[in-house]
Amino acid sequence: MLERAELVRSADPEQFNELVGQLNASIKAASDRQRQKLEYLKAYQLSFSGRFDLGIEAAKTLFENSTDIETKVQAGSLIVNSYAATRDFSEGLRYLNQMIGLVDEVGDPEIRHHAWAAAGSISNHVGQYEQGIRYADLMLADSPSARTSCFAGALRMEAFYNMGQLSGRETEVRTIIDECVGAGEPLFANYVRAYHARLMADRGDRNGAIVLLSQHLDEVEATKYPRVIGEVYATLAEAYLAAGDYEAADRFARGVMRHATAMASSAPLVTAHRVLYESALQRGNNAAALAHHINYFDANSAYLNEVKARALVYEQVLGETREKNQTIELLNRENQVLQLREEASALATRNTQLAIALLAVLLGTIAFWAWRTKRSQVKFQRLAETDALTGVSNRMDFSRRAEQALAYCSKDGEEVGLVMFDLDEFKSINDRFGHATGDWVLQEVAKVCSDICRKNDRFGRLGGEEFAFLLVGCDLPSSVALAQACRKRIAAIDTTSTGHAFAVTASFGVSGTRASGYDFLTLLSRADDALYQAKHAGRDRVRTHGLEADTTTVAAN
Ligand SMILES: Nc1nc2c(ncn2[C@@H]2O[C@H](COP(=O)(O)OP(=O)(O)OP(=O)(O)O)[C@@H](O)[C@H]2O)c(=O)[nH]1
Repeated sequence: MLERAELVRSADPEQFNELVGQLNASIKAASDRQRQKLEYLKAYQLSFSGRFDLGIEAAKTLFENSTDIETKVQAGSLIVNSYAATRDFSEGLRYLNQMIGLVDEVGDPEIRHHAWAAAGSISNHVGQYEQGIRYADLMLADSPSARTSCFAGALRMEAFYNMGQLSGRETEVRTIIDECVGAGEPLFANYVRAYHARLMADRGDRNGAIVLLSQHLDEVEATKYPRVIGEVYATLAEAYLAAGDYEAADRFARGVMRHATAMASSAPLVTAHRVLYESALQRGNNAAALAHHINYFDANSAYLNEVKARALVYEQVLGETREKNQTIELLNRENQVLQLREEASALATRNTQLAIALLAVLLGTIAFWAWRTKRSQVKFQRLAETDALTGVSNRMDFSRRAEQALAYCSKDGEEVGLVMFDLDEFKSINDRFGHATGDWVLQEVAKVCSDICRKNDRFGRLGGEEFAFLLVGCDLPSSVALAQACRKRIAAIDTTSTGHAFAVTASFGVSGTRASGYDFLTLLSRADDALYQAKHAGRDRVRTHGLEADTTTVAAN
């Protein structure tokens, strides 16, 4: 029913009213969208029946509140048309500006075309003919129905006529008339027919023009639409005047004036006064000619003022729109600036975070490399200090540590002993059982001797098969006792795990700080002397240096 009502709304007002009545009765069953459609049709009904103020009010409510874009655009189009009909062009243009941006979102082509038709019509009304043509062309490029082609064609012709560019378009004019007739739109067919008649008269075919319009005069009058009647009558009046039929010219001119209230400040009214004036003048009725000329002058001034006023209205609304758009643009820019600022601050935060992360990575890398370097240093230092075969201090490390300990003990006179020993006949072990067995012996010796060391004692391999102890806090007898203990442990080494059974012995030389002082090299050299004596005395024994030698010598076993 809604669709049917929409279809017949302009062509069959009676059926339309009936359908709206029925729809009103069944409103309870309607969906939201259907309700809005019905509201639109009721607004249309009000405007169509001449109650424009009520129609506009209802359409405005719908335009503001409708959630359905199609109904919104339909309501907008109705507002624009109604304001144009009541000659409130400024309000019409304001609503056009609000509505026209929504048209592209409308799916139904009929509704789109209706909106563009309203836009084209009001554009022509305010003298913006190029815009009128543009809207008409949008309709023609959008697969128009015959009815839409008729509307669009009429808009184009109206614009071209008013721009003085109608000549040469006779074929197009004929086609449009045919389209309007075919679409069952006598009003528009006759409106364009008036332009056709003008074109014919312009090229000298006044009779043709008169015949064309006269043939359809009943049809024109049946439309009851003053604008069309005015155009047709004015064209006929002009044609009859040019043809010298003053009576007929006067008749049609007066016919225009019968509709004067609906035609105020219009081109047909100006034409009508001019025809009456010229007709009177041609017939020598100067008094009447003067009276008509005054009327003609007034009508022309009023018309020109109206044209100017409409152009001003357009400029004013255009200015308002620009201002509004500029404000919107300004707000958009401000928004953009705010957005950019936010982005910049987010970027700065991200940069800071990145910098912190980078720094952390850098510090981590530095720490890692520092740790690795330190570890390598420690490793190299240990390697540099350790004898690779036995794992005890090497000569260099032993000497350094011994010197440190001696320097420390020398301060408070604490006694220190130095025990040096050398394996006996070691060459013969190597020779008899091989170098690997010799190495094994060196490792075993280092192990048994390390085991008897106290916490502060130092033990090291001086080189080859030569080892030494530095005994902090040990006088000479204590040092000799440790040497003896060590000698016994060496002699007790069980070599059978090497596959050979042989004896391992060592000869010991002992020196002490009480007799030799705290100089390491002196102590070492004196222990070495004692060791030499031990070797000389038959090996596997302990000897002390110097005077103490006889008292502390302990024989082997
Ligand atoms: N297997 C092994 N042999 C070594 C090592 N360092 C030195 N030697 C050997 O130790 C032997 C030392 O021999 P000598 O200096 O003649 O002394 P010796 O045979 O112990 O005789 P005396 O000291 O007089 O009892 C040499 O044959 C060296 O080659 C080592 O690290 N491993």
